Amino acid sequence: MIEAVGLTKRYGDKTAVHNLSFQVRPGAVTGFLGPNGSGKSTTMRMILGLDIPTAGSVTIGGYPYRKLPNAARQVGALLDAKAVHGGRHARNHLLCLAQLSGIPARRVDEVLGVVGLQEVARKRSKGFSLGMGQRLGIAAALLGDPQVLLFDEPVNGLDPEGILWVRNLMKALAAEGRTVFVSSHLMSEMALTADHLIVIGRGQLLSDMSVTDFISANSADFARVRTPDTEPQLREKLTSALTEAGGHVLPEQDGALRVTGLPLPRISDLAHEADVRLWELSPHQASLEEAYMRMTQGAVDYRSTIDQKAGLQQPLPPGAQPPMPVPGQGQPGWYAPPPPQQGGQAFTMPPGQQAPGGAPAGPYGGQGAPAGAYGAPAGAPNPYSAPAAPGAGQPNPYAQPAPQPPQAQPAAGAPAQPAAPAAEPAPSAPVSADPTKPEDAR
Ligand SMILES: Nc1ncnc2c1ncn2[C@@H]1O[C@H](COP(=O)(O)OP(=O)(O)OP(=O)(O)O)[C@@H](O)[C@H]1O
Repeated sequence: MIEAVGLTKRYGDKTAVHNLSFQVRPGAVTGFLGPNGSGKSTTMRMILGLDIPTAGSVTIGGYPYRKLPNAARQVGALLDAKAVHGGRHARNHLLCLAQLSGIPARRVDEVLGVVGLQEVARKRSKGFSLGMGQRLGIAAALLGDPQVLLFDEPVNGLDPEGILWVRNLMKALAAEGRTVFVSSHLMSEMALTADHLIVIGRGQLLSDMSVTDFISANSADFARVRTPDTEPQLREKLTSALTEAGGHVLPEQDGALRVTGLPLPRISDLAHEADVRLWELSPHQASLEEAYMRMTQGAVDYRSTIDQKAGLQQPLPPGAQPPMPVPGQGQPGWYAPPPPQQGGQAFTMPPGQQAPGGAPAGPYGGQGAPAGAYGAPAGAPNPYSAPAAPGAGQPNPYAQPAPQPPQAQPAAGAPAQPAAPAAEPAPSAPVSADPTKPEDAR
């Protein structure tokens, strides 16, 4: 178990981590989330004894990392996949690490198999792609067969099959009773991988709870109601009836209605009383991404000027910081995520109820893992080719072609699209302007 108590780190007058207390328990994947610059990497570095806390402490199995006997056998970490000697062969890189910790050479070949790099084991890592580098970093983390694993954005740069492989690997490691602490900015991935979440903002703890509780606490459940597309007057009639009954009704982009404040049976009764036929009446919970956005929107330090221009961020006086978010409450005056897009969230599998093919295929969930410490069957040919989860990307069976408005209107609060040019650009104009650059720099 990892335990932080009052963990604080200051760099000069910058407080990167402030009074952080949490536990990361074995047997589960714990996601570590927070906006850019919120202190995730700093926290991980302190856990690994690479940074000294200004105040507080963090221990692994009761010991500070630097006092752990044979730490490399107990803790494995991927912090920065690029932190390798690029001139060394992948295998030699791992061999050096193994020798430093008294790990036998055969273990190097085992982990190369686990991460699917056998074919390039004797290639210099400076020629590796981002994803191959991540795999090498994961191999290094697994080398000591540790009980505690930390991964800082492990899926960064991986292709979809690699992402699925990492997901299954994390779950399998946790299922073996290990402590798995993983940071990521990919919410959809975290929703599928993590059991528990620790969320920080500006170095402070915002939330420490299960994924399910986090979504419930930070988003309102809602009902999706759909009337026949061919009779828009029914939609208006139902909207009035639901609003009069105290419901809050928001249009979704596909023509459905998002209703909060009324239970499903009441919505059904009201529709019946108003003589409105329904094509859909379904209960929904917001996605992890929506819940995360809602929770952290006030703790985001780096925002696009495009967001400001689009009115997604309330202007603050110069130098003022937005208030820290309060768990479970919105941030008045701040951008709230729009309703899900058509087919977007309606069929997201809740965490822990993944489609059968998405479940770990075995120890580490990857194919091609050698028999050995993990008892995995040897020899499947291509470890990159983890099977895709059936059901992933399944179309919404209720989705009807949405009626096309004459001019597409952005959803309330949604980022405004750049206006289409009124005329063909002049031949000398750049073909595509970079919207991330100030206009005078394009
Ligand atoms: N060595 C350092 N010296 C000075 N400031 C630092 C140092 N390391 C981190 N910081 C600052 O501490 C804050 C937290 O940084 P950190 O890298 O931990 O955030 P993060 O949550 O990992 O961000 P990201 O999601 O972008 O990786 C940032 O403001 C960063 O600039």
